[in-house]
Amino acid sequence: MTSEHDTPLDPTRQLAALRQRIDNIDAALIYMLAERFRCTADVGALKASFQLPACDPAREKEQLTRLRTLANDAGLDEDFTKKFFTFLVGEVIANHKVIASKTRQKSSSSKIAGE
Ligand SMILES: O=C(O)C(=O)C[C@]1(C(=O)O)C=C[C@@H](O)C=C1
Repeated sequence: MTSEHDTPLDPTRQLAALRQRIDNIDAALIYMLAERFRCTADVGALKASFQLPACDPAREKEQLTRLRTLANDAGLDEDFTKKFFTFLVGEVIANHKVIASKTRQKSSSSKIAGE
């Protein structure tokens, strides 16, 4: 028995179907990244209020070790994973530094105001 599902799609429809899958994956990535940045913004605020350093190289080393294993298990290129993670964490650290400097400004202006 044949059905429309057995008929190979023409290239235009195949490409459209693949692009639909890509769009779904991109949407998931964007939502996951947004959630990760909301979480790291909280970490940045916590670090700033306790004057902790923006960067934690020991933690990053642990994350990279874990991510290398995950990448291999998932069939994702190890070097790409490292590059992507390093880029992501670079953004997070830059954001942490902005939060820290705003927090310092606030605390010095409230000291001047005698609060
Ligand atoms: O876990 C932390 O301390 C963070 O600030 C988060 C994070 C990350 O994005 O995963 C970012 C910077 C640090 O160097 C390590 C990890």
